[in-house]
Amino acid sequence: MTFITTIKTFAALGSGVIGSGWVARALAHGLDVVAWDPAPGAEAALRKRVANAWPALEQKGLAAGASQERLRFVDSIEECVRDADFIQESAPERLELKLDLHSKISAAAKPDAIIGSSTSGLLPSEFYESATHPERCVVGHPFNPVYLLPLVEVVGGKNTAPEAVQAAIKVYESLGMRPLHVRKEVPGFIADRLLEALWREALHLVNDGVATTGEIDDAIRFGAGLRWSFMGTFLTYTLAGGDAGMRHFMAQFGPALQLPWTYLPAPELTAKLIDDVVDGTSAQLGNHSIAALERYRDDCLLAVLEAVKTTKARHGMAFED
Ligand SMILES: NC(=O)C1=CN([C@@H]2O[C@H](COP(=O)(O)OP(=O)(O)OC[C@H]3O[C@@H](n4cnc5c(N)ncnc54)[C@H](O)[C@@H]3O)[C@@H](O)[C@H]2O)C=CC1
Ligand SMILES: C[N+](C)(C)CC(=O)CC(=O)[O-]
Repeated sequence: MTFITTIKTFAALGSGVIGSGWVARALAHGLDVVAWDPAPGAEAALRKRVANAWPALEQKGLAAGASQERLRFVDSIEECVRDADFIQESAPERLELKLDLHSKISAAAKPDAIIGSSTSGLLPSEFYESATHPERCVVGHPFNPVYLLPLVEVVGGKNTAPEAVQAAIKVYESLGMRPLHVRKEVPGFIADRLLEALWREALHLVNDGVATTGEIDDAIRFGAGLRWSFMGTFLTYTLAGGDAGMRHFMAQFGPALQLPWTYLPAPELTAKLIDDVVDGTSAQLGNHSIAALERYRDDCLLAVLEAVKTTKARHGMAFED
């Protein structure tokens, strides 16, 4: 089975936070992009988001021919996907909606064009159930902001051909990403399963009055958050075991896993908890607009990415290592 891996035209269905991030990334890589989104005013909102991302993409470096003008917004699913070499769906996270959308997308797309879904955790075997040529359908789960963060989790469903997973990986690499093949189809995949555990505990801490949202964010950004950009939890904890490494770390800190430090069930989202979280994050936002904070985030990310890249090079490593 062969699938298209050299792409010229990228189709984006759904152009909210994530869809617009894909559009910006694809445009910055010099592709033609066709987008569709059923919401009124979606085209203007998409162009505004892409324009807000563009300074960061210029700083990172645009591919030859890259231009925001190569974005065409169309009126139908069929027109969006008909001539596309690669298709990325970023519609709302609802199983029924994705099922219906993918039956239409796949019926109109070229049979050898890979279809990726940005879903955060729905199962591809379920929402590609009525797809035409389901063997080319995968999950390509990105991270916000999609135009800067390299990680994309690639997950196949029960009908996905192994060659399609490899083809999707090739395409995502051509877009400057770092694909991670998730070996088993599980809800939440790898990264969101980890992020969800952190999020759940953070909500418990607010609910129990232990900390404000700002204090919890401080606990992340001045500590583990700094080291996570270049070293994951397993290697970090190996170093925390000293010269004796992970075996000593397990002996010393393993027993704490049995202590009731964490809660498995999520807290009930009461009106008070929602208010506390919204009020806390409003205080953190202060007078800054979301767009201004997005530019601040992008600037910080570019600096971190560059620092990690040059430091790894000094240690004989490639960025992808
Ligand atoms: N926001 C995030 O942090 C992340 C979200 N995702 C995933 O990306 C997908 C999209 O999420 P967001 O961009 O955050 O949502 P969003 O709400 O920002 O955007 C969704 C867009 O889909 C459009 N839409 C509504 N019905 C549609 C339909 N039938 N077909 C196509 N588009 C339709 C909406 O008009 C909206 O513009 C979801 O599957 C989500 O799980 C993945 C990674 C991170
Ligand atoms: C909150 N979320 C589950 C939609 C987050 C993601 O899927 C990835 C991210 O960007 O954190």
